[in-house]
Amino acid sequence: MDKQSAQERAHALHELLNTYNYEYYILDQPSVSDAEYDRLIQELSKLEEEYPELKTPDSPTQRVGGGVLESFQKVEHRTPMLSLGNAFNDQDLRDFDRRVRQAVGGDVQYVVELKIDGLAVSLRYENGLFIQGATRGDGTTGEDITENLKTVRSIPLRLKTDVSLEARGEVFMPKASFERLNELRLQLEEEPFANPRNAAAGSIRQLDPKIAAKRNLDIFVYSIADLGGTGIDRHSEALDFLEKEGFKTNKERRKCESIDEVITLIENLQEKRASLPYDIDGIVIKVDSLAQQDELGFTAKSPRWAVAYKFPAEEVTT
Ligand SMILES: NC(=O)c1cnc(N)c2cc(Br)sc12
Repeated sequence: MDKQSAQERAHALHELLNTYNYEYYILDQPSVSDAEYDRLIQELSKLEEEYPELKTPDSPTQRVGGGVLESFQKVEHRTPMLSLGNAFNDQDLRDFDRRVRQAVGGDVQYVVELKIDGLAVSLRYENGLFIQGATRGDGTTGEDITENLKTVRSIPLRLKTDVSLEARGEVFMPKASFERLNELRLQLEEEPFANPRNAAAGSIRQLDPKIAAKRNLDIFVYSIADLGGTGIDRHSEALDFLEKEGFKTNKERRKCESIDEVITLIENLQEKRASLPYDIDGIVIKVDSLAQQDELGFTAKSPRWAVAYKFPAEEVTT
């Protein structure tokens, strides 16, 4: 095949493979078999062997790329990755709501989301290309785990448009993957992980991306670190924007017109908890209006415009 045809075919394969990856890992609605996907990956790999300039960073063949690292580089977060204040009961939620309404002096809408029990990461994209991912660390300084995050199939290597942004999300290990991993570890007489969160943390901080790639990690993206210039003025719009750009967001999100609606919704979500294919440790409630979020601002370590309702610790049956 001549170079021009190879470039055209490689471009077509990028598009096809990215679409199939999106359908499988983000929509959970694959349109081709694994065998067909693998055949196309092999075809692209052969083209990249023949014409190395075709092996671009966002090529689907580059998900499990890097060698074994000695250690992780430090990354300074441009916007601090904060933690959330906690609420443990309805009264705490009503106190939160009263403080919010006193500060903004008007109607407040909330967005209610599941609090995923994984580990928080930041994902930086330049002109649509995934260029760096990092752990939360202490909120100001995290660790560069880009190579490991590239192995998470639900993290797009290229967005739908050439936008530059920093997204935040929670990497997690689905319950079924956690059970399978621990069965394997027991067979190999290795220490099993205590829970999916520890398994995800231990997997995403592997120095060898080939090990991380086998751990079937997943992600829900839930915010954009800096919304400047996007024209977005509500958190709910930011989530829709992230979804349109190709990120995996959690569909169990609802807008509520009052704290009473929030409390009712939390009761319903708590009943769903056991049937979810991933662990959650609470519910996140955020003021939807970004203008009101700006009015409310932050305490030393948490936003005043959000709270995490924590589920009571589950009784461990001994
Ligand atoms: N949807 C969300 O905002 C969300 C979900 N799950 C989490 N573990 C966290 C943590 C922070 Br901080 S926000 C958030």
